[in-house]
Amino acid sequence: MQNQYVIGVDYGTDSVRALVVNAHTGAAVGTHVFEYPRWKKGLYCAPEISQFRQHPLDYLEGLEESIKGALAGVPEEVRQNVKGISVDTTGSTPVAVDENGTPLALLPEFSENPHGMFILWKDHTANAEAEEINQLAHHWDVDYTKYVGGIYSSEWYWAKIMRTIRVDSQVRTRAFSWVEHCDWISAVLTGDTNPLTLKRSRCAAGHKAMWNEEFQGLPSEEFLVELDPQLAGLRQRLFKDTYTSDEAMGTISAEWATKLGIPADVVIGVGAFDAHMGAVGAEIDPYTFVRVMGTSTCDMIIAPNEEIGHLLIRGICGQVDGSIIPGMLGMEAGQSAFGDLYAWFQQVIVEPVKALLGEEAAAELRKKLIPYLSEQAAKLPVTENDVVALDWINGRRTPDANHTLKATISGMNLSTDAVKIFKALVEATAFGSRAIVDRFYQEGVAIKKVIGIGGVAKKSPFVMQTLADVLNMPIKVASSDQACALGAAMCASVAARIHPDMKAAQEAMGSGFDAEYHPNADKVAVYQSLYQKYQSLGNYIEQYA
Ligand SMILES: Nc1ncnc2c1ncn2[C@@H]1O[C@H](COP(=O)(O)OP(=O)(O)O)[C@@H](O)[C@H]1O
Ligand SMILES: O=C(CO)[C@@H](O)[C@@H](O)COP(=O)(O)O
Repeated sequence: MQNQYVIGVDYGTDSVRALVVNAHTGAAVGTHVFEYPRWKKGLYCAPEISQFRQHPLDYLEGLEESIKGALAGVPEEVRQNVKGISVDTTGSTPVAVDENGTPLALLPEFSENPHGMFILWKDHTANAEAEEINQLAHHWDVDYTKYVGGIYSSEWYWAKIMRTIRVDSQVRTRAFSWVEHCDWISAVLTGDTNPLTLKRSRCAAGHKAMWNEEFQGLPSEEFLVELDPQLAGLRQRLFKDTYTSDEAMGTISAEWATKLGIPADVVIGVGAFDAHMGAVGAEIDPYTFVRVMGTSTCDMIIAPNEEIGHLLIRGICGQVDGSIIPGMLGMEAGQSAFGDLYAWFQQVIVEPVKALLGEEAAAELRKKLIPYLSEQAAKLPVTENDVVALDWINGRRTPDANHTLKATISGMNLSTDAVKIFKALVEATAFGSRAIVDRFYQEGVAIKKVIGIGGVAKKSPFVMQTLADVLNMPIKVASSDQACALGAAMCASVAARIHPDMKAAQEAMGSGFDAEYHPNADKVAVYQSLYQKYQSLGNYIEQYA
């Protein structure tokens, strides 16, 4: 049987892509990307208060268009042999739903209300609520933050729920339950979005909702009511069990099978976060550090439970049994802004050009600017007196989440130009990465290999070389342009029982690596000294912020 196909659907921050893959060879036979139209217009967002919302219609239109587009050019034989679909999404990206599991923004009365929409991972409006969760958890009988690095983040589920029900009484009254994007969209494909029965992702629940077997599920009702009395009763309308992404959520609904033109028995896998399925796609194995490098970074490691499970790793985004590969401890860390820091600097330069010279000139500049700055920055020597910056333009995700922190650029004089600033920003993102690697080492998790995937890993040799120099470690880049979607396809192949487990799927479908960056011995020592400056600057800013 060499003619079975699976589809991986990967919802990123700006767009969703679908990838049709031969489940036996990993060969991609069709792909299509769909950009979220409402998001692209900036609707429902308020960056000045860190509010980032996405309308469920962007996701539904994206589901149909991306899969249809990916299947558009494939032979009928492929279409008829699609066996499974799995979906990954960003997260924590939850939404308030009614009794049927319908996001409130799909009901007429909430259609323009950002609080009835998905609250995107990078929305930091719930900083105060995250702090309240931390304060209470650290003084409760059981510290519910212990498996999420000891610090709850405003990027996560409970903080977002608390904030929303506080600021919007209509949403609070109408919200029956709350569902993560990866759970909802997978359930949509099965035609059954009942929030009481849909299979919730272990990955989302464990890393972002403080779910753990030790707690018999989510934090207790008493804890939640103490946090906010308005949370009373919600726990029992959420979930107790969670599922790993090798399992099936169900079978495709007749409506979606017809809409997509695929068989009625296609298996829909349990969903998970993009980075986690990306790590599967990048052929993660124990103690390999897989970095999904795009707008943000998500850093993934797996290790046998019996070797690492007894540790409580401080300051990361959690350690969850089976969140990446079933049976292994999955660990997550990351940076809230990586490519987004470069995108910010690009915007600083392009905006006045747009205002003065018009959109055409701005578009041309936007296309050329980062590649130009990278090319020029790569030619600069690295010295101990270089400009040093902090990468916290969107707060700090890890180590030790703190989304109130801000970025800084230091050490400029009249000779400092755009190229030197850009170099410092790239180095800042690499230093932020180094802080994460150091933390894993300090906490007893040794990293044996580094693999990069995602847009920046594929597009920027300059960033990757700088990272190798700063980490003083070689870094391989996965060949697939779509490692997250490929990982989702691998998960679909296991959920559809084509492969017995993730390892077998990785072996059959993995696409290998196409680049490797080795540290430049002459830069490693200077970077060590600049990294110390980065740390001192960070300590200073953190103290006086
Ligand atoms: N040539 C480049 N060098 C460095 N960064 C780049 C380059 N081109 C794009 N980027 C960055 O890549 C990021 C987007 O990454 P990508 O993986 O495509 O998206 P996402 O994170 O939404 O999945 C943006 O933040 C952008 O600044
Ligand atoms: O935080 C997570 C996963 O835990 C990601 O979904 C989030 O960083 C989004 O990443 P992308 O922007 O899609 O690269």
